Amino acid sequence: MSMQEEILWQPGPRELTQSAMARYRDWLVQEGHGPFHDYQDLHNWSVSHPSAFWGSIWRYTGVRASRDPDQVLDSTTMPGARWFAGARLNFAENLLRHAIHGNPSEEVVLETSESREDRRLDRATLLARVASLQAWLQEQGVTPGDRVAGVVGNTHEALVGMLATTGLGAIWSSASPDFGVSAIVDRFGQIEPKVLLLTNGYRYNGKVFDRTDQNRELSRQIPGIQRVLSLSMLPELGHPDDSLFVPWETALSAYPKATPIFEQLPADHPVYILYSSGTTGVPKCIVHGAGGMLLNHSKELLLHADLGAGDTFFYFTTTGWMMWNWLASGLLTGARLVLFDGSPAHPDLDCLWSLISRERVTHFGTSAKYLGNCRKADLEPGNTHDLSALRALFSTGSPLLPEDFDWVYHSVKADLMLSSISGGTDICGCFVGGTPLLPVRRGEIQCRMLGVDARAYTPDGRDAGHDRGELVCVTPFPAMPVRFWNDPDGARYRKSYFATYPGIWAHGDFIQFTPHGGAVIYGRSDATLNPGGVRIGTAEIYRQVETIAEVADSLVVGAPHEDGDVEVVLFVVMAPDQTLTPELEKRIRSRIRANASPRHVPARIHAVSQIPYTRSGKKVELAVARMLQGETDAENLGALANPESLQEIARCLALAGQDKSRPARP
Ligand SMILES: CC(=O)CC(=O)O
Repeated sequence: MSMQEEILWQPGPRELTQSAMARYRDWLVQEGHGPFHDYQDLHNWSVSHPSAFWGSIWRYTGVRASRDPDQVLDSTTMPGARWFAGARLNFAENLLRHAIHGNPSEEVVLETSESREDRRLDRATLLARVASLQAWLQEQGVTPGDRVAGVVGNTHEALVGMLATTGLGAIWSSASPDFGVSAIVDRFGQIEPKVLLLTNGYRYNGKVFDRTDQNRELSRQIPGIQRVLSLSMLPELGHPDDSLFVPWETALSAYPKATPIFEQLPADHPVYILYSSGTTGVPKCIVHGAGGMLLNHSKELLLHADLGAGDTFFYFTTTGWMMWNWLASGLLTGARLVLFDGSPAHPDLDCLWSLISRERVTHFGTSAKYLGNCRKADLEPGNTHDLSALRALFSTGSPLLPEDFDWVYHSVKADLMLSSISGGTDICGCFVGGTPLLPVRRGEIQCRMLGVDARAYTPDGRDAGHDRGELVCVTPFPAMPVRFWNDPDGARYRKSYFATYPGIWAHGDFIQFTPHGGAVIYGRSDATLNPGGVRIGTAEIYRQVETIAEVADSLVVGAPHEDGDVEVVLFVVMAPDQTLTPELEKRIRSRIRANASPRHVPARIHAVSQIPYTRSGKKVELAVARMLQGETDAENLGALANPESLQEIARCLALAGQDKSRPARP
């Protein structure tokens, strides 16, 4: 495939001289670094002087700490490099710095939800709610290192929950309420939260979802819970009549005069637990540290996104995606946040653009899939809405198609920094993304992020230069996880990132860096499913399918769909004397939808006589995924115990390709 080069947007004088990144570059020069002729120069300096670079971010962004670090970085060895040793700080205190020191009556959060009327919070109210919740959490015995988990929509309570938790030095973890009981138990069951924040229900796409039965089930199945904080998003559903459940209002109203608490802790003290896709069992629990999140998000949001005081930041995300954590970090910059809880297509696909217009959003983020849907629906938001405040648009989840770059510049706004960004849960941030200092080229991510020494590597560990290769990072940066939960010797951590190339972080994306410093991502390099931008582990689907009596075995892969997204394809081996009937297909789908999530539901289900296995007894997803992409993998074939199974799958896919009656995507 040829590399796209067409320039769609050029930074103007404001971006080149007045953007936060331009001002930071000029400040560095005053500090004696540089000179920097262009972004590439700045990036080269940032990765060849990691201590100087990250130390400069600490100072330039004004990190609040009761004790500064003795050392920025103790070694460049991965894994094991330690950042900001000796520092004492608090994550939430840094996020709330504008609330603490700024105008208390300035609006800081607008929450808009399908389930209830809009809520607006000024800085003083946000701070007061955080303090009240902290007092209640302390009463429940929550102390530094404890976990507080939320199954909540993207409402202000999730934000307050996270800030209160991390302010106390406890660890926050969240999931979206559309996840089924077992998907949540797979995650929170491992981290044993002391307090669980649950919503009693929600409205999505005009429909009511009652969560009260699931909530009782969660409180029974997740070990370690001392209290459930129950959120009445739909008052008519009430709260369970159970002393374990405490209504949100009751908890907060018990402490109207509390003052916020910001425990001073080391920089690598954990603040978040996020979850990997779980291809080889239950999801991995990825632990992120305060200093890493703070410094990296400050760099990404202040400098790369050019977000600041006076701006309004709206990322369309659920609480189960790391982009929620990214959105929350927008507070660091002094920007106002827009929290959206509901369907982006209710009452119609225009609703997010109406919100952007109404709230004068300056920075809007979404998934590539959403932009693609708007293009396919022939929306012209730039003509139908006042988008004059909008300056930046972010896209992630899957690669943004060149046609969608065109659509944004044609149908949204011609003068806009369109940042296609990519990184993920593992770093709760980005390897590659946008910058106000470079042009936007069609189909390309603008740049490697500052301080991130990302390269493409060949399978034998050489730098692939401008060829496609494995996305790697060759020097440490602070957003790498501090550890995995329940991984005392770090074996799972090392296996996840350092097994491919010793001492080098391998991310699992297939990437190409362009000669002018941009990047194109071709998808995951392993078999993880990613429909709708939500990363899904195949094991989550096996767990549902293989407990259905009629199914003997199964294999699931992600297949590229013509719209640039991924669709889930399921192969099943039927139990003796069973056939795959339409009724059974329906049952499989509804089980997956109920117990995992709507995003896990397969678009296609095929019956086959055997599933490919490696000689060591592992299902071979990768070879099938590659086949679906029109590639064959001789190495994998050689490792198969039953290679003939792949031929059967190929025949079955060829037949399915001729069958125009296959069901629509869920
Ligand atoms: C920044 C990202 O990479 C987000 C994602 O796709 O998960």
